[in-house]
Amino acid sequence: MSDLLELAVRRLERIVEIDEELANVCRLLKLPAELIERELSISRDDGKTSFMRAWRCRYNTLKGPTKGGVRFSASADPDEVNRLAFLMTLKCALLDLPFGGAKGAIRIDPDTLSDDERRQLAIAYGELFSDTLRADNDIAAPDVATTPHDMENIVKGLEPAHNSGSVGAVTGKPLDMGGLSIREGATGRGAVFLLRTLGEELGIDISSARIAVQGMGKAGLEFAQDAADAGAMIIAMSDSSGTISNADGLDIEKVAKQKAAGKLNYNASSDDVLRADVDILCLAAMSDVIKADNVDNLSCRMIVEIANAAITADADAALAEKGIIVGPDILFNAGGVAASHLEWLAFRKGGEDKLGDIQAMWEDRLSAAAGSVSSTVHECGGSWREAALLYALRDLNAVAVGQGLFES
Ligand SMILES: NC(=O)c1ccc[n+]([C@@H]2O[C@H](COP(=O)([O-])OP(=O)(O)OC[C@H]3O[C@@H](n4cnc5c(N)ncnc54)[C@H](O)[C@@H]3O)[C@@H](O)[C@H]2O)c1
Repeated sequence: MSDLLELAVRRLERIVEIDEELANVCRLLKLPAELIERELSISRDDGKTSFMRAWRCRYNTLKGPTKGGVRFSASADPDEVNRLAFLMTLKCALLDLPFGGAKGAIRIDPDTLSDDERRQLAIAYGELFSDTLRADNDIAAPDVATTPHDMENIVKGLEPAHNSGSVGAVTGKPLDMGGLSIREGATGRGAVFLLRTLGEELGIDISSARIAVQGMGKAGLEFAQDAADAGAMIIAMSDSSGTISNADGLDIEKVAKQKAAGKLNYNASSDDVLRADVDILCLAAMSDVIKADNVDNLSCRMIVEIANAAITADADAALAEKGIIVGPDILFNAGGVAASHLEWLAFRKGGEDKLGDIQAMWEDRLSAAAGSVSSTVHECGGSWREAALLYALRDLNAVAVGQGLFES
C-alpha cells in the first residue's frame, strides 16, 4: 500500500481499539475496489498535442454507486486519489447516503490552460471514463479547480456513450442542465450550518467568533461569507500567494471581488494565516497542512477541516494536548455531497419538483450526521474525528454484515 492511503487507513486502528467489532470492515477498507489510470490528450492552442495522466478511483461499493469529485491539479497522483476516495467512502457512510466513495483527477496545472484547452480536457475526461461514469455506477462532481462549467463539459464527453442519461452521472452541474441552486457553495455553508448546530457542544458561538480561513476558493469564500452573515468576524484569509488580514474584520464580498480580479493587497505570507489568534481556523485549501511539527504555531480554539485530509494523523495527539477541537473533514465538508445527493435524486425521480423542500432535506441530512457524531463522541474521549469515523464504520459494518461478507 502507498503512503498517503496507508496513513489514512492507519487512523482506523484507533477506532478498532474503541470497538473491536469493526476490525473486519476496517480490513475491507484497506484497499480501493478499483483505480483506473488512463492517458488523456488535448490539442493545444499552438497546434501541438499534450498528453496528461488521469485517474478515477472507485473505493468501495458496499452502499451503492460511488460518488466523488474530479480535480485538476499539477500534483495529482494515484495515491492522493485513492486517499480522497477512501475519505469519500467514510463521508457518505456518515451521512447515511446510498453511495460508496470515489475520486477523479487530471494531473495538470489549470492555470496553464486556455478556455478551449480546458473545455477539451473536461470533455476528454468524460469520454475516457464513460465506461464507469453512470448514474447507477459512479457519479462525478466539482472539486479543486473545477467548476459547474467543467461538469457540463464532462457531461458532453459522456453523451456519445450515454445520451440523455449522461446528466445523471455528474452533479454540481449548471442550473439549466439539472443542477440545483443549493449545490453552489453548499460545502462552505454546510460547515457554518454544523457550527451553528453543534455550537453549544463545541463551546463555539459563531455569532461572535473570530475566524481565519486558509483558501479563497469555492469552499473558503462561501464559508467566510456565510460565517460573516451569521455574525462572525473574518480577520484573515489566504491563498497560495499570501494572506490578507484586518483585525477589525474583512469585507468578504470585497475580498471575493478583489480575488476574482487578481487585485488582493496581501499583508503577510501565505502560511501566516495559520498563526492567527482566533476562535476558529478554517482550512479550505489543500491536504496535509497541519502536521505534528507546526501544531505549536497555532493560536486557535478550533479547526474546521473543510479541505480533505488537511490535518495529518501525526498531529491528532498534539492538537488534543493543546486543547484544540477538530471539526473533521468527513463531517464539516459534507454539505457538498449532501446537496449533490439531492441533485442525483432529482435526476432519478424526474425533476427537482418531485423532491419537496430541498433546503429542509439538506439541513435534515446534516443535522442527522451531527447528531450521530455527537452521540458517539463520549465513546471517543471527546474526539470529534474519532466519533465521526466510529459512526461511519459502524454503518459500513452493518451493511457488510447484512450482505453476508463476514459475521458480526
Ligand atoms: N468544493 C467542494 O464542494 C468541496 C467539497 C468537499 C471538500 N472540498 C475540499 O475543500 C478544499 C478546497 O476546495 P475548493 O472547491 O474551494 O477548491 P478551489 O480550487 O475552488 O479553491 C482552492 C483554494 O485554495 C487556495 N490555495 C492553494 N494553495 C494554497 C496555499 N498554499 N495556501 C493558501 N491557499 C492555497 C487556492 O488559491 C484557492 O483559493 C479542497 O481540499 C477540496 O477537496 C471541497
